[in-house]
Amino acid sequence: MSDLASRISQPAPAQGEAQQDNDSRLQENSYDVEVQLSDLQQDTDNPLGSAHTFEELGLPAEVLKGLSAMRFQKPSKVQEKALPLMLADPPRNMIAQSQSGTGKTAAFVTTVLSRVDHSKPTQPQALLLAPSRELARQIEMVIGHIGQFLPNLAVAAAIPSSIPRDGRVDKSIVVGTPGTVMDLIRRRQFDVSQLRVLVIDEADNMLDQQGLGDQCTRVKNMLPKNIQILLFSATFPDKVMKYAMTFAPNANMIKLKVQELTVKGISQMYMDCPSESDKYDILCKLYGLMNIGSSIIFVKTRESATQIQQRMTNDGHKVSVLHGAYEGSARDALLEEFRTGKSKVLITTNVLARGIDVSTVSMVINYDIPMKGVGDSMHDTETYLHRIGRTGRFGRVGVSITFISDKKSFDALNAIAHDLEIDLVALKPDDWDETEAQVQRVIKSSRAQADFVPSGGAA
Ligand SMILES: Nc1ncnc2c1ncn2[C@@H]1O[C@H](COP(=O)(O)OP(=O)(O)OP(=O)(O)O)[C@@H](O)[C@H]1O
Repeated sequence: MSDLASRISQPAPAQGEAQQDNDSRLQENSYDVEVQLSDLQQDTDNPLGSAHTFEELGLPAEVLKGLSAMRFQKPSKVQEKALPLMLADPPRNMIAQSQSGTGKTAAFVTTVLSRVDHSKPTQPQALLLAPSRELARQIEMVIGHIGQFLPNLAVAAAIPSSIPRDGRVDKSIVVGTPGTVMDLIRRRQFDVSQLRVLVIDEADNMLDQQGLGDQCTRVKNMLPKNIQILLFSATFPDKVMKYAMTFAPNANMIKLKVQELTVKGISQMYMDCPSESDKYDILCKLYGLMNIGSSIIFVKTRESATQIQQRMTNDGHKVSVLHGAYEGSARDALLEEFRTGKSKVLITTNVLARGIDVSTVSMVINYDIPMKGVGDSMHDTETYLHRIGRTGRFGRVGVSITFISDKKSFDALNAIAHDLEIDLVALKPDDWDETEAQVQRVIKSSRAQADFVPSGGAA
């Protein structure tokens, strides 16, 4: 496994830890530097930084009040760049890429709230699509927060079982998943004739022809032709970007370079497990560290998520599990428990890989490395990036640990590291003291920072 090992060795300092030069890296002691959000936001090269204020962006007074109530002091880079383009008249399409946890949701929610005519609260005017019910619900929540001062704010969720078969979608803003939205339009429960904005979050996933692309295209074909289309994601692989450009013609674009894709605050580590069966024991050993903040463990299948949760519970650990086999309201309740800290360790599948914003998450474990394609033959760099992006939200720091246990998983992680042009830190399963120290060094600095970061938002 020398190739991967050659890309790594020393723990990379996370935001909030002292940046050290090569010589000082040899020193044993490390110390934490408190990095405040306001410092990060002064730096216009940082994804969280900007040269402007929300006031300068010409937003409605009620929306400004909502942003201020959330304690958003300054726009992030994607907000600063995208908002003026999205709010300009005549409306133009937008394709915007920005790292995980950098405020894309607030950017498109602010646009929607500014574009809708709130004197017609029962007439659907904006449609926002997301790949999972959890993400749709979260976006609905963010609309509620930022729009709290709008007198006629009206939002409906169009997710499975939210609208009865004889009911109507009669709210000005609709957030949903593509399958349910398509059914509602077809059954004439949802009048789309006056829609003026379509937002697609996680757009690369939503437009991918192997996945939800077909449904999203069908939905779009049923909407008014002159609708403004806004596509957002942290990742846009070339193939999907080509399709995105035909889906949202003549769009303004904000794109990232490969070197900009990863969030600096996330320390990416990997654990070379002796065998597949050793992964479980190593996971249990990590349990103490998982409880310092909150943690998400990603596995490949629903079945293994449930099995691992049951085994850990039998072994005396408190762990919850959430995946697509659960009924909708149970999923809502499980995620709410995780958001509020009632449960701190959550095992899940890719259903929560994208978009979910829980600021307390300090550790993400890839128990199974993300793969895609027929027979899981290809490494999945995009899903890796979205999964690890559940930590390190808006300037916080966090740790991701990817388990490898055989040649296939080793090769996959190596390919991901090459795609992203990153080095990963090796954790040793046989030197537990060192492993704990390495992880704690980061997580503790994350806790030290937490007081300095506004807690507003969905989490
Ligand atoms: N200008 C701001 N100032 C302070 N906090 C902000 C600002 N904008 C957004 N946030 C907070 O940052 C967190 C991450 O934002 P958000 O969920 O929109 O990220 P994202 O870019 O959509 O991430 P992902 O790619 O994972 O979907 C949220 O908790 C949000 O409330």
